[in-house]
Parts: sequence; C-alpha cells; structure tokens
Amino acid sequence: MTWEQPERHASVGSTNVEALADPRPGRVVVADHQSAGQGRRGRSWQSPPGAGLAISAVVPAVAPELMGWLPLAAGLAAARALAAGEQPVDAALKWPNDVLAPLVDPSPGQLAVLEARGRRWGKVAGVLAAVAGTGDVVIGTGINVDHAPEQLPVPTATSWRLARGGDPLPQGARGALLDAYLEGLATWHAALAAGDARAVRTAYLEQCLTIGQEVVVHRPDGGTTTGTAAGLDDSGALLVDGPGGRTVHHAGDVEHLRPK
Ligand SMILES: O=C(O)CCCC[C@@H]1SC[C@@H]2NC(=O)N[C@@H]21
Repeated sequence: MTWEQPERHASVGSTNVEALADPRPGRVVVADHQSAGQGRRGRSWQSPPGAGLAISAVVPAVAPELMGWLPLAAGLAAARALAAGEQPVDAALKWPNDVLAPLVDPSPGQLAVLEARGRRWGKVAGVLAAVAGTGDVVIGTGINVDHAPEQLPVPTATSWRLARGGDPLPQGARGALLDAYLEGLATWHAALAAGDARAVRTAYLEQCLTIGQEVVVHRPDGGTTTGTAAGLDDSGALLVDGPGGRTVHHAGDVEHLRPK
C-alpha cells in the first residue's frame, strides 16, 4: 500500500465522509478538527479544535473472510504508533478497536474503561471503518492527542498528552504519529491482502486486554451477552463463554466488568 500525500484540513465535517466521496485506494484525509465526526454505532466523535487528530485512509478490500480483521488492524496500528517514537505510551486495545492508554494522575471525573495488567485504562483512540460503493474500505481513526483534562469528551476518555503526564506534546509529535500509524496500517493491510491473518492476530492478541476478562457485550440487536471473553475466531470475531455456552460476536460494544 503506497499512501498519497495526506490531504490536511484544519477543520472538516467528517474525514470519513470526505474520503467516501472519492475513495481512491491510497488516499489519506487528515483533520485537526471535525464538526460532524462520526463514531461507532451511530454515536458522534467529538474533539475540541486542535486537540484531536482525525485520519481517514482508503485501502482496497481484502478477502471477505478476512475483512473483519481490517478495523482491528487499524486499532493495532494506532496502538503501536502511540507506543513507539519519542513520546511513547503503554497503549493497549479493547475489542474490537478501542485504543487505550493508562490513566496517569486521573482528574476527579475521569473513569477507567477497564483495569488490567495492574493499571487503569482510558480510551485514547477509536476506529470507524466504512465500505465504499467501489468496494474499497475507508478506515477512519480518531486519536485524542493534546486534550487537557477539561477537554475530554467523556469521563472514560484520556489523551496521548495526559498519558505522557500532561504537558503539551512537542512540535512534530502529531506528524510522527500520523506517519507511524500509516506505516503500520500499510503493513497489516499487506498481510491481510496476501490472505494471511496470522501476523495481525498474534500482534493484536498481544495488545488486547479484553481476552480472559469478564465482559458484557452490548450486541447490535440491542441485547446483551455476559461471560468470559475466551478468544477470537478466524474472522476476528469475539468468543464469549457464558452460562448458555459459547457465543460469537462480529460486532458490538464490550463493557468490562470490575475484577471480583
Ligand atoms: O466510536 C469510535 O470509537 C470510533 C470513532 C472514529 C472517529 C474517526 S475520526 C476520523 C474518522 N472520521 C469520522 O467521522 N470518524 C472517524
């Protein structure tokens, strides 16, 4: 995957909508602010001007049975990008593609998404993928870059800056993060396009905090399933072992229950 020079906007409605209007593979739309950012499951994605980074990158579709890995691979690329470079944080994943960072000196209103590996974690980035009319895929990733505590959109959010201790990030950090994310996304996409999900799966599982935990899955049909997150199937779907047996979840929101 060779990326075009990113198209940069100070502000735009939604980078995903922009990219979907002309979904050429390799196209990258970037904005520091979105006035109508879209989140998963019909929610909005909000970030004050200048604090966030919105990226929509267009990739060719992969084999139908591997398509479920694409958004997971994007979360993985974002987590790895945050964990690398000159301003690294200990990033992790919540299935399917929420990117988490440790809460450092949380402000009074800040809440953890989950507790694992001896730390409390907040959401630092999210992914929303959309299939274009051409069959190509727009992968939208929103990263909370420079938010101060009072700028966080929800109590369970955090930002790269806050995970680094709270001082504003140096000049150039945002560009380095974008480059690292796009490089990772291209690598994982190439593996999937070659028909092999094993590398994505192994790397994803290393960074996913959901597996082994007690969860409630809020399903797209409005219902819930409670149980232990047991693993991922070959398509990247979440396997949950509950009182009624094993269930397979291709989509949904995972709520982590507090450890007993
Ligand atoms: O709900 C989520 O966690 C997913 C959020 C995805 C936000 C990104 S920002 C770039 C792209 N443009 C959008 O309108 N949404 C996605």
